[in-house]
Amino acid sequence: MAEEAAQEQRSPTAPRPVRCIVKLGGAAITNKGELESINEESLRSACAQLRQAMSESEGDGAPEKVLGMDWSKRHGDPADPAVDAEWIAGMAGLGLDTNFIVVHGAGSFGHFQASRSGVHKGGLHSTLVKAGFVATRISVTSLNQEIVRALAREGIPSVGMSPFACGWSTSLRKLASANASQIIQSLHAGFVPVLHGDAVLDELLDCTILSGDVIIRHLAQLLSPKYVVFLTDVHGVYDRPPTDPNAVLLKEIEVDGKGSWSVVKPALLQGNNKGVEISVAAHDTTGGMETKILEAAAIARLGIDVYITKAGTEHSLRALKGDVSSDSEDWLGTIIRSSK
Ligand SMILES: Nc1ncnc2c1ncn2[C@@H]1O[C@H](COP(=O)(O)OP(=O)(O)OP(=O)(O)O)[C@@H](O)[C@H]1O
Ligand SMILES: C=C(C)CCOP(=O)(O)O
Repeated sequence: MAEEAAQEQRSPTAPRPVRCIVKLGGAAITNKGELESINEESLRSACAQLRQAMSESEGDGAPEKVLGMDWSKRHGDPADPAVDAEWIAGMAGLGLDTNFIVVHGAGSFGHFQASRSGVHKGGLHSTLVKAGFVATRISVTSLNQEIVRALAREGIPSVGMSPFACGWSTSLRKLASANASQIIQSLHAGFVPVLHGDAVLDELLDCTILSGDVIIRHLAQLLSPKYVVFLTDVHGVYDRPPTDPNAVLLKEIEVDGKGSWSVVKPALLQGNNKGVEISVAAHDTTGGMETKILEAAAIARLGIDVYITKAGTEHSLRALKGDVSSDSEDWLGTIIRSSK
């Protein structure tokens, strides 16, 4: 159903292909073990790398003056923010290729409220689920605002967009209605849309949780980005949970026309399609790494390369710039690509 909707929306008026859709994984930008706690350093570095990836100038190494766009007063700030209006008026442009979409996960925001109340299982007649739906949305939208602010401080013209508020809904947890016209218009206008995993209405279950990973697959089907990047807290997909000291990083995975995948690199696991061993945190309501691999394989099947890597590393910067290929021996991460 969602695929049909995607076909319908791929109109001739659609803008030039998006360069990159990036997931800022909740495991990377929040402290997963601590309720509603942002990993400030990781978020700052992800936003700085996004700016670098968008930058149109190679730069001479000297730090460029960034046009900060968070002009609101923050708690504890002694004065109103200073805005150098004259300097801004004199700027020729932002000097950024803003043709990116950012989607972030919930991490230590949202998952706790959703799992405590069972929002992912549906049943809005229950007062607990109804309250949990509200609490989940308060939590993820507050994270969304912090991420939009962090991007704005890097001079990225970001605008927050909630799937629920854009009217997105599911049917038995699969996307049923996901109109992207507001996202497309915002891209057209030079903004960077910032979406997030959200609590949404479901035609059959009443409500559920829509993962950022699923949102990314839908947007990739619709907008055919050049590449898709998942940034998380581990270097990529391993053959077993990376907490196991014997875990091996799967550097390249190939997806065939039917959507089946097999390992290409490392050679010792070549041809392995038995699946990877995955552990998912008890409070995770959207399937963790398992969902990510499924959605990434569906994107790769479309002929779009997917890079999964660790946020805040030289490897994440290369992924965001699209500077990765099957020959990149020194790149640490997982490439998921079509076998065709
Ligand atoms: N086989 C595996 N390979 C890689 N990571 C795995 C594997 N099994 C379990 N994991 C765990 O998956 C986690 C990353 O998936 P997760 O869905 O939490 O990431 P995220 O997208 O950053 O977070 P969120 O879903 O909150 O946005 C890692 O912390 C890792 O420990
Ligand atoms: C509201 C929630 C919990 C969104 C979950 O999104 P994800 O972390 O991308 O799976």
